[in-house]
Amino acid sequence: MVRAIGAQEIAPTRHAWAIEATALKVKAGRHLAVDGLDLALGTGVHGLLGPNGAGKSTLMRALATVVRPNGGTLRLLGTDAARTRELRRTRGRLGYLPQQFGYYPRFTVRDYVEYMAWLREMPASAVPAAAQRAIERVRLADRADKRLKSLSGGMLRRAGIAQAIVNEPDLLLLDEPTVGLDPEQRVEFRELIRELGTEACVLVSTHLVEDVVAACSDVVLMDLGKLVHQGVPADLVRLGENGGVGDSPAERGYSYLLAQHRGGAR
Ligand SMILES: Nc1ncnc2c1ncn2[C@@H]1O[C@H](COP(=O)(O)OP(=O)(O)OP(=O)(O)O)[C@@H](O)[C@H]1O
Repeated sequence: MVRAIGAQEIAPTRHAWAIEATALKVKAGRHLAVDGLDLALGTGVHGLLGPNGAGKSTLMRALATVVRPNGGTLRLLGTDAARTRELRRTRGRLGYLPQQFGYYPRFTVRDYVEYMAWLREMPASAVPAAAQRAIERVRLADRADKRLKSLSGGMLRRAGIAQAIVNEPDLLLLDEPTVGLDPEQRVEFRELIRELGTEACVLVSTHLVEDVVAACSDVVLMDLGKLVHQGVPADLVRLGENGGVGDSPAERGYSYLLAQHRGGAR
């Protein structure tokens, strides 16, 4: 029997930008947490920095298609995020670790990762091997059959990262993934995202400027719902020579940029 090939199956998978936002507005409750953001990101590891309340998690939720934008345009992996018919395909190609992620405590790590693969509509025959590979990549193979409720905070976050990468996404969104990881695990995590960033667009929200300097090809700095700066980590180090507070040149560069932005915004 001859099977008809759908347009989606032959649609191009390469596009100029994985994320393309123009004048993007996103509400959190009644608050306009992302307020006219322009951003274009391609393959690589992008560190999303900003103080508490800058709008990072709200932006992540919109990029993960969990909330709809309230204004502007948003294209994800070459498709318009406002087009409901295309959302399903986009969702199958993205991975998302929310800041606070829900899980069934009685699930094992393997159950959880396989369940999330199933939710992303991966072919059933591919799920067990994909889950095993994701679990190995986050170094949880020895805990794969332990229940989530028995894991430490750092292990739980690694299980969260495993579910986010199980479908080998083209767009990977990680909201504060290093919270709870010990220094050794953070170094391993940086290696993992550098590897993932060679083929995918990885956006990592963090408060740790040092993580961004060590692992990211690009820095995106947000404040009050707006883009303050986009550049390479070396920019932060260089700008730190101008002043700012912090223990390292990059931290000083980060606080210098924020102070400049806030001074200009007044
Ligand atoms: N459900 C909500 N209702 C009203 N305001 C909200 C809601 N969720 C978030 N906000 C507000 O929106 C703004 C952006 O919040 P968001 O969580 O996106 O920031 P963030 O940069 O991720 O902060 P953090 O670094 O603390 O996680 C904040 O001022 C926050 O108080």
